[in-house]
Amino acid sequence: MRVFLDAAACKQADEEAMQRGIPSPVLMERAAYSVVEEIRKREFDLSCPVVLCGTGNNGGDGAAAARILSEMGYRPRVLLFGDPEKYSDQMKLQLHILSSCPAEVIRCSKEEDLKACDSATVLIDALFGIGLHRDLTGLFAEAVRYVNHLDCPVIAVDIPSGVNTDTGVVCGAAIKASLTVTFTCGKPGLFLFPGTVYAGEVVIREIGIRIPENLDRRRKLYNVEESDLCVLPERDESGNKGTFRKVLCITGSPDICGAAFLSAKAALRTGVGMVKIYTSENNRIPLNTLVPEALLSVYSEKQWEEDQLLRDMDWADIILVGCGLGTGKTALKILKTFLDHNHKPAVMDADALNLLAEHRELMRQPDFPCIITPHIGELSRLLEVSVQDLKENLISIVSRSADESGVVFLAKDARSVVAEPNGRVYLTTSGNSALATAGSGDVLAGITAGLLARVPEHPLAAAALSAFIHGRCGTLAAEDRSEASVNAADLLDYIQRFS
Ligand SMILES: NC(=O)C1=CN([C@@H]2O[C@H](COP(=O)(O)OP(=O)(O)OC[C@H]3O[C@@H](n4cnc5c(N)ncnc54)[C@H](O)[C@@H]3O)[C@@H](O)[C@H]2O)[C@@H](O)CC1
Ligand SMILES: Nc1ncnc2c1ncn2[C@@H]1O[C@H](COP(=O)(O)OP(=O)(O)O)[C@@H](O)[C@H]1O
Ligand SMILES: [K+]
Repeated sequence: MRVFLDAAACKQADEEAMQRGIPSPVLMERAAYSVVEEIRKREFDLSCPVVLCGTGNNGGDGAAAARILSEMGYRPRVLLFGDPEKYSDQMKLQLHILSSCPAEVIRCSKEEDLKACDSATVLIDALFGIGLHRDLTGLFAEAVRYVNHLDCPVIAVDIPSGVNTDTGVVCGAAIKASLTVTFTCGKPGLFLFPGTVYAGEVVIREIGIRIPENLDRRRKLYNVEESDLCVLPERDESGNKGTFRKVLCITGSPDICGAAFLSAKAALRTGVGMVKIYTSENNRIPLNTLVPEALLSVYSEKQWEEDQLLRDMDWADIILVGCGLGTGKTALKILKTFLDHNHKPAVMDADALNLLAEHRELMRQPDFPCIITPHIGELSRLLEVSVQDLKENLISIVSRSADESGVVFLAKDARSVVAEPNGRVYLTTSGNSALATAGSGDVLAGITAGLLARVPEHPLAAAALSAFIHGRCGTLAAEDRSEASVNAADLLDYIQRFS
């Protein structure tokens, strides 16, 4: 499991390292050295390295990197930005040391000075790091735009200047780096869109700073790696289909069949022993053909009976509700019955969430372990928060909503966020645009239900691992086809790699 820290947590980690007795210049030396090492590893043309330095400690890292380069025999050019009165103590110290080295130092105060970048063969961006706290304006913004038009590798120190460390939002303008060398651990802004596009390749370098133990839990994000799948219990060799649990999929509607197919098949591929699909009678024939492994329980719109659904719910160990359910009268009756009577671990997706958003009187803290899997549009309706607000503040909004609602959120986007009430928050970085295709969310819902069947007492693990697996399926499918041509049903063939 990797962890990402937000800006406040990084600051806390830096301070704790200094309290442990590692002086700031030592940390800075290691940071700067690791940047130079990563640059040299890639064999960039170092005949004219240009370093852009801001006023804070990120600028200090840049100045130290320039000094290390000059000690190695290169001839760096250092461009200083901002008011010298505002230099941090470490920046002042680094500039003082640099003054005795053969490096060209230019103070930039006007647009014309930016021409000094023209001959750069490599550019090091040390304008702002995690201390950025407002939009870039004036010469800073000009410099960023200028640099983004140059044709040389750009290496960002810690984070591309202008990218918000916590949200990935571009603050006015941001450096487009080919490589970001970041310290201690990843920062959410390096992986969230659009920041991730500006960061290029991200390399995390250890510089002697530890991750604090007593961090506010919202400041630390977890990131699933393949090795984390080991938390799933081994399959019992002597088990029968009952051992591997029964999932009831309350999915599909008179007009929608595919969502019921995709989610049921995904649950089966994830290792569920038995799947029953509760759906409209219109879907009987196609589902019998598409998923012959699944049991079917069909209802008629005209003569809907609550008892049948209650019996099916009683049969199940885990319930998935919502994929293609529709939002009509029967769907509403079905959802009400589910909410009034369910005590089993459950996954609520798509139309179950759309119905909840329309009928807010149904919203209450569930008394069963519950995962909800909204995409940004569904989340916007559910929380009554604008899509833009969600895009820019997904982590904080989702973790707060999980606390307030008592359910595990799997908020789906190009980067998905998983949060449990008063607990951990995960940021998913697996996956690609191959997943941006109709029905892909139904596959995810089926995987989530399938994993919940394996760890019913750990809905957070089921949600975080399913987002990871779904993302990996997207990546693997795109390798065999292309990101553009992957269809949701193709994803089903890759689940087996993780089951
Ligand atoms: N011991 C430490 O503290 C370490 C710090 N390190 C480096 O230090 C960085 C953090 O340093 P700082 O906290 O000094 O922060 P930064 O260097 O990121 O920037 C802070 C400075 O920029 C100004 N500023 C912020 N936004 C601005 C804007 N939009 N326009 C103009 N000025 C703006 C602030 O007023 C402040 O002077 C890290 O990202 C990392 O690169 C590393 O050397 C590792 C060790
Ligand atoms: N660009 C992307 N990169 C990575 N994952 C993506 C991207 N676009 C969509 N996804 C993922 O694909 C899934 C789409 O789900 P959803 O919108 O519910 O689809 P549908 O409703 O059509 O089934 C989500 O899990 C989402 O995180
Ligand atoms: K930077």
